[in-house]
Parts: sequence; structure tokens; C-alpha cells
Amino acid sequence: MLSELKQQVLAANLSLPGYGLVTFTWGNVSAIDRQQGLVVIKPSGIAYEEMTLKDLVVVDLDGVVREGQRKPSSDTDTHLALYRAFPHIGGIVHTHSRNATIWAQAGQAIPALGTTHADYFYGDIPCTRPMSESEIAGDYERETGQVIIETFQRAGCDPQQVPGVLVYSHGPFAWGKTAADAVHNAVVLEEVAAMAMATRQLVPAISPMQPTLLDKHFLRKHGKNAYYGQ
Ligand SMILES: O=C(CO)[C@@H](O)[C@@H](O)COP(=O)(O)O
Repeated sequence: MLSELKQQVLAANLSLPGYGLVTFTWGNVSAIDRQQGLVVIKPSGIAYEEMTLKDLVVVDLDGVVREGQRKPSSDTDTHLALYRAFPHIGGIVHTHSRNATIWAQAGQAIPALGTTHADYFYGDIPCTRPMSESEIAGDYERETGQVIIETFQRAGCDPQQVPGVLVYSHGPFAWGKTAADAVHNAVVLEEVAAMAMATRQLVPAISPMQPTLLDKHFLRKHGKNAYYGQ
């Protein structure tokens, strides 16, 4: 039901400031109804504290506004590119969370250094390559989506196993089964970005975590024989 999806998307957007993931109007959350091929997304430039259900925008996968009076997020075409390429994701969040954005500006993947990371991301969180001048000058937001897709294709990385990415010189995108799941992954992405940065300050030449420990922690939560939780 689209009305339920709108409630979920509004709640997810309004949760971003509380998690410390956004300042002012930065960031955006969307979710998709795969049956109807419709995406509910945050309106562009509206303050979170003023945002209500009627401000949300519904677009189809071609970006045509189907419901709503507001203009959709300026990052809509990036969200749509990811929904088209990653069929298993149901929600996407983009933020400018501080530590993840520092790694994105440095053009560095966030290494898997510990079990906090491994519980959610099955390996490094990749950073995209710099976009070309023509990509930047062209359909920038769509090209941002394409460079994310290319990053996962080149790395042979499953976006269901690494539900996030750093866009070079920009910031993080995260995704999940729902809008709330995407925000959960965005919170963890920011946490592990901060932990990895501090770990690197303590031990600059820190090695990645043991592959066996990475497997144990990721697969006990996400594998076919997962046993974490109730
Ligand atoms: O990426 C950015 C800005 O660099 C966006 O997150 C931010 O401006 C929010 O834009 P919208 O309000 O979603 O159009």
C-alpha cells in the first residue's frame, strides 16, 4: 500500500537528524513499491522539522511525478538508477554524515577492521571513482547512480552483502529491504567510518580483519544458517 510506504518514508526521513546523520536539509530517504513500480521520496530542500506526509513525492521509475505538489529530491535519479539495478533493495538513504563523508572526500574505501563492520558489511565499503567532467556536466545524479553500479560490478561485490557505498567527493549512500533498514545501515556505516578512522590513527598500518572472523560475523546474521537474534 502506497499510504503505508509514505508513512515509512516520512518516519525514516524524520529519523535522520536524531541519528546525527544530516544537518539542515542534507540527505534524503526513499522506498519503492515494486508491484506498482512507484518510489516515494523526500521533497527537495524542505526542512525535516517542517516535513509532513503531504510533502512527500511519488515518482515512477522514469522519474515522472505521479503524486505530490513538491519537487522530488535532487538526488532522485540516483535513487532510481539503484532501484533499477539492484532489484532486491526496498529503501535507499543518502546522507552527508561526517565520518563517512570524510572517507568519501579522501576517495578511500572503509576497510573491514572489526566485527561491528562485519555484522553488516561483508567486506570493505567501496568508494566510487572520480566522475568524469562529462558525467558531472551531464545528467549528474543519474551518472552518480551509474558510477555506484559500476563500482559494484567491477568489484564483483553483491549490494545485498555490502549495503552501502561512498560516492567520491560527495558522501555515503546506504540501502536495505525497507526505508528503516536503509537508515539502520546508514547509522552503522557512519559508526564504522568513525571507528576505522580512529583505529587508523592508533595503528596507521592496521591490517584488515581476519577473513574467518569476517565470515563468522556476517554469516551468523545474514547467511542461510544465520543464528543471531531470536
Ligand atoms: O547531496 C546533496 C547535496 O550535496 C543532497 O543530499 C542535499 O542537498 C539534499 O538534497 P534534497 O533536499 O534531497 O534535494
